[in-house]
Amino acid sequence: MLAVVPPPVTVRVPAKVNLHLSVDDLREDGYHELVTVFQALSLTDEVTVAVTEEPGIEVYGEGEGSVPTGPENLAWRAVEALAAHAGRTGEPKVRVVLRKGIPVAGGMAGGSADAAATLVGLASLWNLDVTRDELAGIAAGLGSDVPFALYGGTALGTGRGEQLVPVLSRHTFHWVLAFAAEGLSTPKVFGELDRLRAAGNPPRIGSHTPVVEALASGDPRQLALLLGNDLQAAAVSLRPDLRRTLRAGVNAGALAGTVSGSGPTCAFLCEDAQSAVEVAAELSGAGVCRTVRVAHGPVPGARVVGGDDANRPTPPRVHA
Ligand SMILES: C[C@@](CO)(OP(=O)(O)O)[C@H](O)COP(=O)(O)OP(=O)(O)OC[C@H]1O[C@@H](n2ccc(N)nc2=O)[C@H](O)[C@@H]1O
Ligand SMILES: Nc1ncnc2c1ncn2[C@@H]1O[C@H](COP(=O)(O)OP(=O)(O)O)[C@@H](O)[C@H]1O
Repeated sequence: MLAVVPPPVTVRVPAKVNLHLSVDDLREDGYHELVTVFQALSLTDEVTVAVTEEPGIEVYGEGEGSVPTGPENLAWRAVEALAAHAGRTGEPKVRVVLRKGIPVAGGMAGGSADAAATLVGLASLWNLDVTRDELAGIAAGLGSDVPFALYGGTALGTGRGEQLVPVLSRHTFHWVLAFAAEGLSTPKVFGELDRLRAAGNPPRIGSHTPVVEALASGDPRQLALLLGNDLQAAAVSLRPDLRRTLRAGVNAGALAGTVSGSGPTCAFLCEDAQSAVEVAAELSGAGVCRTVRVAHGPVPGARVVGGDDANRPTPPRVHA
C-alpha cells in the first residue's frame, strides 16, 4: 500500500516591535530580567514545511546570505524540539523553506518568528494534538521572543520576555521601519548596556503602565510620547549613525521614533496610514538607512495560510 504524503503547509508570521522595553540587571543565568510591551506588525516571513527525503533549510529574501542553513538555524531547532516533544526519533524528514521579509539581526525577532512558524506548520503537517499553549512552552526553550511570535497581537512580556499577558489595543497603529545596512548582535547590545551601566548611570525608562493605558485609548499621539527602550542607548553607542536615522524619521513627519529591541532597525510611529506613506517616501530619500517599509499593527501571530505553494515568489518591495 502507498503511504499518503501530506501536502506542504505554509505559515505567515509577524515581526515585532517593542513599544516599551525596560531592562533590569543581569541575572545569574546570563539573561536580563525585563518588562516589555510587544506589538506584532504586518511585516512578515513565510515558512513552508514539507515532508521530504532531503531534509534541510532553504532561505530566500531579506538577508538570505546571512542566515545559517544548518542545525543552528532557529527554525531547524524548532523542528528538532517538536520532534522530541512528539516522541519522533531519527532525523526529521522535513524541508523548511523560509521566505524572509523581516530584516536579519534587526531587533524585530525574525529568527524567533521563523521558529514559531515552524512549530505551527509542523504541528499541522504531522497532525499533532498540541495546543498553542503547549507550543509556547516549547517556544520559550528556543528563545525569549519565540512565544510572542506564536500569539502576536499586543502583549506584555516579563521574565526574559517569554511570559506573556495580552494587552488591549484599540487602534491600528501605523509604522515606518528603517532597516540598517548591517545587523546587530543581541548579546552584544545587552553587553554594551551592562558596560554603560558599570561606567555610569544611564537613565532608565519608567513603568509600562502609561503605555498600556495609551494602547487602550487608541491615540497614536499619546502612545508616541511614551515609546521607550533601555537598549536604545547601547545600540546607539555601538552604531552612532542611528542618531541620525532617528532624527530623520521625526523630521520627515513621524510622531516619534525608537530603536526596535536590540536594533538596529528604527521604528517610527505615524499619525495614520497616509502619513506613514509620506514619512516612508521622505525617509527613503534621506540616505540614512538601507531600506524603508511601512507596516501596521497589531496583527495576529503565526498562522497557516495555505498548502502547496512552495514556489510562491517573495513579496515585492514597497520602498527601495
Ligand atoms: C532584545 C529582544 C527584545 O524583544 O529582542 P531582539 O531585539 O533580539 O529581537 C529580546 O529580549 C531578545 O530575545 P531573543 O532574541 O529571543 O534572545 P535569546 O535568544 O533568548 O537570547 C540571546 C542572548 O541575548 C541576551 N538576553 C536575551 C534576553 C534577555 N531577557 N536578556 C538577555 O541578556 C543573552 O545574552 C542571551 O544569550
Ligand atoms: N531563521 C533565522 N532567521 C534569521 N536569523 C537566524 C535564523 N536562525 C538563526 N539565525 C541567526 O540569529 C541571528 C539573529 O537574527 P534575528 O532573529 O533575525 O534578529 P534579532 O535577534 O535581532 O531579532 C542572526 O544573525 C542569524 O545568525
